[in-house]
Amino acid sequence: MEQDLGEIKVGFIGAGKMAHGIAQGILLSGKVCPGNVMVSAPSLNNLGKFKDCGVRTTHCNTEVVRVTRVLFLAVKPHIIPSVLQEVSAVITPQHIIISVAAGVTVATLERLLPTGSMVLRLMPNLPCVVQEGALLFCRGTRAGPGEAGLLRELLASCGLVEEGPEAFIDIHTGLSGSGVAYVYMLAEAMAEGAVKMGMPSALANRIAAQTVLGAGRLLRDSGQHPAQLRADVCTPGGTTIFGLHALERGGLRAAAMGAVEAATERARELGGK
Ligand SMILES: NC(=O)C1=CN([C@@H]2O[C@H](COP(=O)(O)OP(=O)(O)OC[C@H]3O[C@@H](n4cnc5c(N)ncnc54)[C@H](O)[C@@H]3O)[C@@H](O)[C@H]2O)C=CC1
Ligand SMILES: O=C(O)[C@@H]1CCC=N1
Repeated sequence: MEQDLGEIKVGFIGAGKMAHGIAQGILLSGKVCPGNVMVSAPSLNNLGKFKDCGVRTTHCNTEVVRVTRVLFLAVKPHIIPSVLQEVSAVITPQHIIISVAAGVTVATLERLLPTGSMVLRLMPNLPCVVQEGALLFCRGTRAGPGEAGLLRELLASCGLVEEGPEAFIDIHTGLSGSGVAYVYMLAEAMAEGAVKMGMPSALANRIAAQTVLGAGRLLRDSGQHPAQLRADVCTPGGTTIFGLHALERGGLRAAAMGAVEAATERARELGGK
């Protein structure tokens, strides 16, 4: 059921790339007005872009906690313990605390927060900023369907939002949180291939970006398996199969599977698992 988010106050501790991506998604939904969002960071460096969209800013983490109810923890994983130590005294049972820190488990968050705190763990990705993120969250022991529903409602304009078991969060980090960067690397390399064949770089990059976008939209919107769509592009004896053969020789599949595995394991390592 849709909730009225009109007056809900949303806070971010940490004003970096991911806080900005999620805040943009939330603001673009139009359900929360910029004046009801507050962001904290120790320096002015990252706060300007929030000020530009009318969001309130501060250097004081406890101020964010005091004036907001939904609180995103958007600092690097190793900063989480010191931030939680700093703000714990002003956390109340009414706060809904959402960590986006890679690897940091619900158990760790609940151990560092006052007993009874409502916690959710979210793994977003950067395309939230253009409302095309892929987000997976899980609930902590005190967060119920109401909190999950509120989070879904808040993030509705960030992209695909799924709930799953905590065991999937690190895997999602390897697949999608980090996966965005693998796609950029592929796009970059494809454009470089085109430059090698004589196309100007700017044109090659524009076409590579549109190719990734088009392929992604078709994959998502058709609901077809990627292998089927790949087969649809291949003319027997045509160009694509020659290109695919070159990718197979380069070990693209093994490299991509290995990338998801390595990043997942790194997330587990960050969480001390
Ligand atoms: N960048 C990405 O694509 C993704 C990042 N994440 C997670 O999001 C979190 C933030 O990552 P980014 O936004 O990339 O990092 P970032 O480096 O862009 O931002 C971190 C922010 O935290 C602030 N900060 C540092 N110490 C602080 C303190 N003591 N109190 C308050 N703020 C403090 C910094 O000034 C900065 O604004 C990380 O835990 C990361 O694992 C999750 C998914 C994707
Ligand atoms: O590289 C990282 O650790 C973060 C988490 C997922 C994407 N960026």
